[in-house]
Amino acid sequence: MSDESRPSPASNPVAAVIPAAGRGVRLGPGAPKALRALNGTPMLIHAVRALAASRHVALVIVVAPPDGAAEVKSLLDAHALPDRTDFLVVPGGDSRQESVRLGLDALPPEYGIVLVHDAARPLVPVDTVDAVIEAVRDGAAAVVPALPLADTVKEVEPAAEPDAPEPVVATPERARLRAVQTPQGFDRATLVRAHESVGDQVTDDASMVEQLGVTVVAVPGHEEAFKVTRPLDLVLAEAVLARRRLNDGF
Ligand SMILES: Nc1ccn([C@@H]2O[C@H](COP(=O)(O)OP(=O)(O)OP(=O)(O)O)[C@@H](O)[C@H]2O)c(=O)n1
Ligand SMILES: C[C@](O)(CO)[C@H](O)COP(=O)(O)O
Repeated sequence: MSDESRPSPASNPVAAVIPAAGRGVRLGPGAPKALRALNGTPMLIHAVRALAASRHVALVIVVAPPDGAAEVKSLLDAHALPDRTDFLVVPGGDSRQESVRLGLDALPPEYGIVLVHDAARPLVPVDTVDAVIEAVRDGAAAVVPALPLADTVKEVEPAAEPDAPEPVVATPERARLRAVQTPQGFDRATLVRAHESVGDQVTDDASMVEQLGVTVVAVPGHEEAFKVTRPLDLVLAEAVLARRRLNDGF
């Protein structure tokens, strides 16, 4: 990166940690999920490009499968990425939260704002990334992109056997519920404190911050920021990419 195009520290540069060390068990057999192709390009590269598309993001730290850091470095070298962004690769851990922590450990001191973004959400639009950054820069300690739900949600008493009927115990008021996406954005010190003091039995970083008693705010998410989790999600992701190509006139 040239010195002229590097965002200055005074502009409060933003780093993104991309946990990409998961196996993708729910996607079925094959390579680690982040390395599987979407329209011929690894999902991880789509995710890295999505974050680096923001002019505010000066550094992307990719947390690779534990034995896959060299392969991920080669992939980053082999694909076109913006010059203004720096890239680091570190090996990940056994859980998502451990992988995020390993990414945070590699963060240079000058970054005061951190985004954490799933490699499994490869198609997040740059406007969503920027909305999260803006809310952190405006003073929020933790920000999540979120969408209203289309389904009614029931709380059940989980059955001991798979597929056994489960008693419904409650129906939360849907209008107050949100489905939460990534990137989640944080004041760095708050996120580090959360990772130092809250256990790993959570499914996202914002809930660790909530456990500190710190307020987390939600901004509008985007339907294209969905998580590739099951095989049908791959079909949807390819369809979104095809629609983008048509709209771009390719
Ligand atoms: N040990 C782990 C587990 C998950 N992740 C990352 O966390 C994100 C969200 O996790 P998820 O979608 O659950 O991915 P997997 O753990 O790979 O999926 P599965 O639970 O189906 O195996 C993914 O980008 C995944 O690569 C990670 O970095 N390290
Ligand atoms: C972080 C997350 O994407 C927010 O919705 C989600 O909690 C990750 O869950 P997963 O089971 O690790 O995919």
